Amino acid sequence: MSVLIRGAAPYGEAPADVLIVDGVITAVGTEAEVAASDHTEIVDAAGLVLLPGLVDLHTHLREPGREDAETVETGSTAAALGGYTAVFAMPNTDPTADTAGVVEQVFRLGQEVGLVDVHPIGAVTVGRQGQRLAELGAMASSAAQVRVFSDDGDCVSDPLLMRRALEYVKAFDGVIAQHAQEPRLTEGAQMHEGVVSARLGMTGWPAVAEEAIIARDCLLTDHVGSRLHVCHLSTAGSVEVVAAAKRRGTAVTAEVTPHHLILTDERAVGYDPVFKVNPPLRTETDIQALRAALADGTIDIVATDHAPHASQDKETEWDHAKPGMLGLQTALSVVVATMVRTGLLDWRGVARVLSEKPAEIGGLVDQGRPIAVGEPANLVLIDPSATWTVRGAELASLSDNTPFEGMELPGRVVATYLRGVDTVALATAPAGGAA
Ligand SMILES: NC(=O)N[C@@H](CC(=O)O)C(=O)O
Ligand SMILES: [Zn+2]
Ligand SMILES: [Zn+2]
Repeated sequence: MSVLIRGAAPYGEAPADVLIVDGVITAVGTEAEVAASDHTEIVDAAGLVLLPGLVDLHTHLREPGREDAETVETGSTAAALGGYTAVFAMPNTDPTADTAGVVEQVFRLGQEVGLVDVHPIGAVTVGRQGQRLAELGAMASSAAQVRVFSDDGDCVSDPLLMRRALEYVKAFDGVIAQHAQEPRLTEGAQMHEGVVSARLGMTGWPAVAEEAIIARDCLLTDHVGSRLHVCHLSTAGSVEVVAAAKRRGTAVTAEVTPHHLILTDERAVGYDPVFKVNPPLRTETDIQALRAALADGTIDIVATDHAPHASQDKETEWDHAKPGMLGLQTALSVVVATMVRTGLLDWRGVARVLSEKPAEIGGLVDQGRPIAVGEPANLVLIDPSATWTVRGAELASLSDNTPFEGMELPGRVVATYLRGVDTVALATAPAGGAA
């Protein structure tokens, strides 16, 4: 099986043909055309940008337990359409992914669907209850080979448990991905604590509740010589804390979500719970700090925190609605709008924050690789000049809680290649078709 991608621009640079044979890049440049055979499928990609397939370090797939909100299959479809070739699935499922058995189940479901590599994240504590460490070692040595652990949805707030977890994962070069939220400072919190929450009379979620946990965890990470990843970093103050830790040499990495790069707490004014999320949407000052930090590398990656919710959990009054928003099919376009169109990142930078770095943090050796001979053909083909209008009902997710409804966004995914197979074509083929 061979595919010749003709005339695409790797990393948005000089156009070059790329030949894929049996899932591996076998030629790049002028030799690609020569090496193609009569049976090679030709893809005319003039004007398109070619990047390594995107890798999402923070996805909620909701299976097992909430298959009415998302399944591994529907989430994988959304991922493929969004340009992703690998996603890391958060463990806040029912049952919790806190044993080898559950992470293997999710891993196998991902393989059966086959649209994207699904790497389960293991819970740090049993049932994400924050009481006892889960069986991290068993999950690491399971078929799912878990390297990322998180109680996401909740913070590992007990400093002793956090210390033990950081120590434990050193044995297999794992990482703790922390949902940084001091619980006592956010009791009953509904939105960002600031002028808008004061105006609306809603209980605030102060920036310090995030920044204090990040500071503590960076110090703990230093103390035990381990590795920390900060989930959905959302404030200007958090950027300063991470920057200081990195200057000291702490092994900390951080992610920002697309929605925190573009939406502010002003969205809460209409009380539409589609804008309710954890951590909450912050201020314009925070947005500018997050963009600058992503551009200069203080923030390492963009991760979606794709959080589908069924309508009965989301379309209710604000206080009772679950926090979270869809992200997989809009992430690339939001990054193009906020980082590329603004001149803050070039396409090399996009490859770094959406593919190379997340693969590295998650310990993947076959994703986020260079577009070069001998590398696995995990790639995404993007039309940089196309725009599209977001319609929740048209997204592949089972839920439709997109905060970008009706928004026109730049950049469209044309094809996603998972080991040489176009998963966009597979995902959009009529049932019983190409698959
Ligand atoms: N981000 C959210 O608001 N919600 C996430 C949990 C989380 O990421 O903390 C979810 O699972 O719905
Ligand atoms: Zn979280
Ligand atoms: Zn999350």
